[in-house]
Order: sequence, then structure tokens, then C-alpha cells
Amino acid sequence: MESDSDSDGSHISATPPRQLSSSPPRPPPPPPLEVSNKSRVRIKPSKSKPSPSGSSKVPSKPDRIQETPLSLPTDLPFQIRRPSGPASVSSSIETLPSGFFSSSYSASFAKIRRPLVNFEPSGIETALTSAASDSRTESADARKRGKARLPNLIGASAPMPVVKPRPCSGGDGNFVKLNLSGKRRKFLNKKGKFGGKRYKRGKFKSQQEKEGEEKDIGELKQRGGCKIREIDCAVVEEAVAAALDEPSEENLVEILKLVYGYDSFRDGQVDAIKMVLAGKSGVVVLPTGAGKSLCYQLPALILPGITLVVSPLVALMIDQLRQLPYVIRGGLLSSTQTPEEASESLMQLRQGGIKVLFVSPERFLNEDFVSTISSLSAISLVVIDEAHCISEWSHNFRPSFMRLRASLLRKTLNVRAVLAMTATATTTTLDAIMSALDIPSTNLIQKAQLRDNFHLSVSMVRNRMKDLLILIKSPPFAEVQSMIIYCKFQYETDQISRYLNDNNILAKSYHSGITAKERSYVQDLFNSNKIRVVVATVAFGMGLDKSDVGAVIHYSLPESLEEYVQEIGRAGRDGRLSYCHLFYDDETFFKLRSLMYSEGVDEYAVNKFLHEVFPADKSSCGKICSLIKESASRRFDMKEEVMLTLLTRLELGHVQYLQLLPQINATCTLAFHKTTPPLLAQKVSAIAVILKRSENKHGQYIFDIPTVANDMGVTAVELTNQLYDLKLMGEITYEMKDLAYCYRIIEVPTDLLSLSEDITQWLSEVENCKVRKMDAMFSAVYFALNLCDTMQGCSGTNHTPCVQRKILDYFSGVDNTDFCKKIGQSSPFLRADIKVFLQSNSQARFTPRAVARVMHGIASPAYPSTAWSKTHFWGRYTRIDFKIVMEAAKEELKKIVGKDIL
Ligand SMILES: Nc1ncnc2c1ncn2[C@@H]1O[C@H](COP(=O)(O)OP(=O)(O)OP(=O)(O)O)[C@@H](O)[C@H]1O
Repeated sequence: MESDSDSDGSHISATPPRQLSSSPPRPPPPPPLEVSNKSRVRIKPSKSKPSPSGSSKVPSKPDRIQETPLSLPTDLPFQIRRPSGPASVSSSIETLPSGFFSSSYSASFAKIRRPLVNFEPSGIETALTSAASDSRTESADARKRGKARLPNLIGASAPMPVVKPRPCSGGDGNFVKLNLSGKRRKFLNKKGKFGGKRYKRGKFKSQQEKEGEEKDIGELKQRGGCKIREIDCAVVEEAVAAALDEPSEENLVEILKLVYGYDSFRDGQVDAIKMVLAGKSGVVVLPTGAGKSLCYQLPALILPGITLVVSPLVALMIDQLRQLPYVIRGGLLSSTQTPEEASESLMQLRQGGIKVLFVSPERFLNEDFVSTISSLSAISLVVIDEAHCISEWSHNFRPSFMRLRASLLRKTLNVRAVLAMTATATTTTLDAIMSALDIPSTNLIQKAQLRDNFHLSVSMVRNRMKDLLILIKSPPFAEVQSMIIYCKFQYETDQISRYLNDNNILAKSYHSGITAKERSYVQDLFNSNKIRVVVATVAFGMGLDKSDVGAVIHYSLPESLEEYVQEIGRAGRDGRLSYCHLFYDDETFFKLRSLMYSEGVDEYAVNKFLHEVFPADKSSCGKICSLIKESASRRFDMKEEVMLTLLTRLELGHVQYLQLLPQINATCTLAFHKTTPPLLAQKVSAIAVILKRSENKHGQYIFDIPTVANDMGVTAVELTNQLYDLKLMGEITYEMKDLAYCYRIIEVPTDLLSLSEDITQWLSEVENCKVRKMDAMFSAVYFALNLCDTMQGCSGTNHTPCVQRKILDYFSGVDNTDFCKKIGQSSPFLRADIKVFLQSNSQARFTPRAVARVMHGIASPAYPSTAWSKTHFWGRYTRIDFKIVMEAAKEELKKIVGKDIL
């Protein structure tokens, strides 16, 4: 594996300082924060019993806001003083030019008679998405506005229109794909016919159109403050043809200049592009903000077929779509679209109207989509963005990413090359990615996973709110225009943003609990510098490419070094020095470490789960089954994501036991309106089966969709389509509820016991891995606060060299978790407390894990915090290792039940 000079923390000061010219005032060089001796972290098992904390995710009693008047600190964990002189600088980081151009044409939207019912799980993707509702309205708007469509630039011989310029990243770029500007689209559709001619701006426009456009550009200028330039499409076309013929660096740079306005490639880009153009699959590991998108955008422009980009978040897809260069037609398919919109996108895809399609991994559950994609002979490239999501050993595993395996992509979809991209992957994660995608180790392009323009600092907190305000009001943070504060809990983001506003700092909170529209609004305010601070949970940031974010503050410890690197990666994307400070406190660390155990499952629960997934009836092969998410989650005391992980493993493990289908609403309540039920049953077979299989309550028929579908021998989606037709005819109305996982049984396992043992073992390894990540994060901070005096280059609160070293070691596989041995291994009161707890709740049935969760203050579906945080044992033992507590609970339960407990 290659490494890069970044890995040597000693030259961190070689970063050029932020310039004052075109941006808001810039802070002076490295912050002279100092950690006093008082701040040293001391981890020791608690002597007295801690008071019960709140719930696991959102503690019932949030931290009190300290409204103490602000004065310059004398007794704080860190001291702030002005720098004595400028930082040493060099030009080792290139200055980033302005870049992308907006698009203004779009493909047609054909009308369809009926939407294909097109269920897709939304999961995390939806929860963390912003601006999704916008794309929906825009799509509808586009339908009203005409059908003219440009032919595929490369696939067809039609020339490209001379496009109007757009501001660089940070603006709302690719209008067409988002249908943000209908006027412009209409206009440029006309222009598309003028092959190769240089288009003079404004020549063919009505006054109204001109005004509309100018308004758009005006707004964008304001947002991004970017330069505007034109692209001569005929020239680009020539350059593309030349690069297709001979993909030399010279030819590629020519396109780079023409399309992006950049003079040269950044480290790793040209290698990645050449690899893909040669039809080879590969993995690209480049730091945040290093320009990974360009590694697929440029090949997408050159290669003749379609490029599919798989992204974990809708918000990310929308951002990437906006950032596509003007000359590449993009589209997206996401769970937030209506079935009509999804069908339209598929139709455009079939007709060659889309060159780059962004999709969620869940889309690959949709048979309609898979068959459309496999019927397209020309998929040149599949890009897997945030590819670490494929691996269960990453910080952000997404079960649906498991589906993206070489077998599906190459064999079923007939894809030529696969490009996996990430900024944060350990060696174990990389191995998992390469093995899933069948990528040889020679095709790994890896640079250091950290940019060297971060000034990293850490401090121990005593009063976080007050310390935060002092930090923001002191140099260098006081002079940073745009900053992000990351918190763990949603309630913290709201509290802090209120607190900052009360102290004259314009801030907004951002988390997945607010609507997509609000999230989009906050992001827009931030991008246009109308607010200074976004206080966010992990939901904010992935894909955010605001170049002048000058600081990132971690109000709470991140859960892993990967998360930390991703989040600080939002800062300094313009290459200038940026400041990243992390507040540490023991209490938060112990609380977060407990949360790492919130998804674990015991063998007992896995076994119960498998018995429900596979009906005892051996003839169930081929049957469609469903598992209602909410009730099953409570029954098995398993989070919904964990159930999905198990189902996905049953589909994609060594043996394929089932085939996961799109999620459905499993319970249907139906009423008849025109024809009487018996008469309609004579004409429509579905109704005959429904009458047989339903329960009649006050004239309404309630039935289970999969049961009726099985009886009819159709899929759940086909049945729903039939019902939809009957509804259109006015025959029936119906309501669907109970969102459920849906699957077809392929093979019933013969030995459920050993299968559950196997799966539990795997889950336990995944859990251990999460805890190790948390511990590695803690260790880096602990080291910085307590032991880094000896580390060359660290001084005061400048912990850059040692934190940087820890991060790079971690990504290259060095175990950093030594200090966490300090987590409590025993307590004299533990067994006695568990005994009292069990006696006082003798009516409830517990597993050792359930008891340990209560003692650690972790809510679970069967033991919600609303009910269980009332016990005074709730969260009492967060400082004692979870496994020790679980073991003690097992012993106590054994005594009560009198037999061995799993
Ligand atoms: N060769 C280049 N020269 C100058 N700027 C570039 C170059 N390549 C990309 N950029 C710019 O760098 C910025 C970051 O690019 P991009 O968003 O692709 O980063 P990334 O690696 O995907 O980051 P992240 O992982 O954080 O999402 C963009 O504004 C892009 O225009």
C-alpha cells in the first residue's frame, strides 16, 4: 500500500494560512490553547455509585445549560492566549480554483398510465436525508413543462449544447437533474441542436428568461461567490473523443481544464481515472475533500455507457447530482421519490437520457430496477461511494451494501468495471471491500487518509457549554466565519444552537429529527454564509463540500476515528489551515461506550428469530413471508436494523436461505363500493382469495398481503398492483399498514441451532469491533491529553502530530486500544444490585443482556427507557465493562431460574 507524506505529522505547519482576500476574516495561526495539568484524564472505577442517568440515546435529563456570564477564563481546563507570532507556512497545499458549472437541460418525462408499485425500504437513508421533498415537487414541475430531451452526449452523435456557466461547488449546480430551473432547461434544449457552435449568452432568450437566469446566477453568485466561465461543447466533445482513443494524462488534463477549469489532477486522481478507463475495477482511498468524485465523473463523461453511482444517503445523492459538471446528464432513484417519479427515471434511463444515475443500495432489491439495469447493455461503470458501508468491520456498515457483490454487479448486471471509493477504511475494512467486489490488491489506490491542513486540539471539559462559548469567542475560532459543531444527541444540538444565538452567534441545529425541508434550509443558510454555525449530529456533513468551513468542534467524543476523520474532513476543503477541537469528558465516553452494546443480540434471541423466519412447514420453500418490523422488534428485543442485517445474511451468506424482497405494508383493510363482494369475487380471483383469507370487521375486510399473494401464486407487489387497478375503477378502497420485511424462502435450514450459533458468533465479533473502535478513539484522545508530551511537535493544546499519528496508525492496522484496559472490571456491589433488581422486577422476564442493558442505561425495543429509566439501577454501572455486568447477571439469573441460561 502506498502512503504519503501526510503521514509524517511533523510538517503540519507547512500548510498555508487562510487568506483574507476573498473570504471572511481568517484566524491567525495555530491556536494557543493549553491544557493545564488539572485537565489530565484519570479513569478509575467509581467508588461511589453514580446516580442513574437518563435513557441511552437521549438521556431523560439533558445537561443543564450553564448561563454563567462569559469572562476570560482563569481556571478552565484550557487557557486561551493570543499567538505570539505567525505560523510557519508553505505552499505545500495547492490553492483550489473555482469549479463546477451548472446544467440546464433535461430529459423528457413521459406519462404513464399507472405507477409501478415500487416499494423500497427507506431506513437510515431516509432518516438522514435532506431536500428529498424538493426533488419530488421539482419532478412534478418538470413533467408539466415539456418533453424535449437531449440525446445522449456520447452514446448518440448529437452535439452538446454550449452550456451556461455555473459556479463552483457549493452552489446548486446540476439544475436539470433536480429540475430546479425549468426555464433554463427549455432554453438549452433548443440550444442542444446547435451542434458544436459556440453559444453567445443571451442571444436567443426572451427578456423574461434572461431575468430568470440572471436571478438564478445572482443567487448562486451570492451563495458560492464563484467565478463563471463558459464551456465550448464542441471542443469538449473533441477532447472526450481523443481521451477515449488514447487515455493519456495529457488528454485527460485537457478535459479537466475544459470542463472543470482545473489545471492539474490531484494525487491519486489520474491513476484512478486511467484504471477505470482501462476497464479495471479498483478501490480508491483518498482523504476527505481530496476530489474522489472527479475519479468517476471524468470516466463517466468519456466512457460510452451509463455510470451507476451507489450512495448511502439521499442527501448525498442530491449533493453529488448538483455537483455534476454541466455536461454530464444525471438522474437519481431514491426511496423518497413517488413510484411515478421512479418509473420516470427508469424510463429516461432506458431511453438514454441519463448518463450518471445515483441510486441507493436498497434499489437493488427492486426486481424492476435490476431487470432494467441488466437489460441495458451499456453499463460502463458502477461506483460505490462510501464503500466502507459494505463491510461489517467499518464504522458505518449498511446491510443493504452487502448486496453489492461482484456476483450481482458483474454477472447479473453485466457491469464492466467497479470503482469503490472511501476516505475512511482500515486495512480490515479494505480487505472486506476487495473480497466482496472481487478486486485484486494491485488495484488499490491509496493515499494518506488525512489531509495535513488540520490543526487538531483536545481538551478536558468541566462545563462544556461555557467552555464551548469561550472557545468560539477566542482566537483563532473567533475569526472563523463558518464552523460546524458536532454533538452526539439531537437534544444537544437544539440546546447549543439556542445558547449560541442567545450569545449573538448565528447558529442553527441540524439532525435527522427535523424535516428534510428544514435540513435543506439549514444547509442552504450555511452554504450562503447567512448563519455562522451549524450544530449537528452525525447526520450532517457527508458529502458537504463547502470550501471555507474553517473549524469543526466536537462537543462530544465521536464513536470512532473514522467518524472523527469524516467530520473534521468538512473543514479546510479550500486547502487552508482549519481548526478542529475536541471536548472530552469521562461521563460521555462511558455513556457512548455503553451504547456500543445497544445492538448486540444473544443466541437465544437469534434462535427465536430464525424459528419465526422459517415456518416449521417444510413445504414453505418458494413462499413469500413477511415480518412486521415494529412488533417483531419488540418480540425479539432486536433493533430493526439488526433484523435486516440478519435477513440479509440469510440471503447472502454461504447458503442462500431466502431472497429479500422490497419492504411492504403487510396488513390491508379493504372496503367494497360498487359491486357486491361475492359478485366481484366471481370476476376477480384476487377478491375470491381475499374473501377466504380475511377477517370481516364492521363491513371491512382485514387480511395479510403475503398470505393472499401466496395463495394466488403472485408476488406482493403484483397483488398490490391489482388492488390499485380495482381502486381506480371505483370498486374498492383500501388502506395498508404495518411496514414489514418481505422475503421469499429459498431453502429451510436443516439445523437451526447451529445456524443461530454461527450468526451469534458473527454478531458478537461485530459488536466487539465497534467497542474497539470506540476505545481507539478514546485512546487517541487520552494519549493527547496525558502522554503526548514526548511526541515531537506537540505543544500546549496543539495535538496535531500525536492525534494525526494515532489516526494513521489506526488506519494501517495498529492496535491503539491499550488504555481502555482502565474500564472497570469489577465492583463489590454489582451482584447484590442485580439481585435486588431482579427481585424487585420478578414479574418481568430477563436475559443477562437485558439486565446488563438496564445497568448500563441502554434502552432496547423490549425495555424502552420510558419504562425502565425509572428504576434507580438504570445506568448505574456504565463504568464497569458491559460484559462483566452481563456475566454477573447470568450468574444471578441462574440462581433464580435454577438452570443454565444462554
Ligand atoms: N484536480 C482538482 N483540482 C482542484 N480542485 C479539485 C480537483 N479535484 C477536485 N477538486 C475539488 O475538490 C473539492 C472536493 O472534491 P470532492 O467533493 O470530490 O471530495 P471527496 O474526496 O469526495 O470528499 P469527501 O470524501 O469529503 O466527500 C471539490 O470542490 C472539487 O471541485
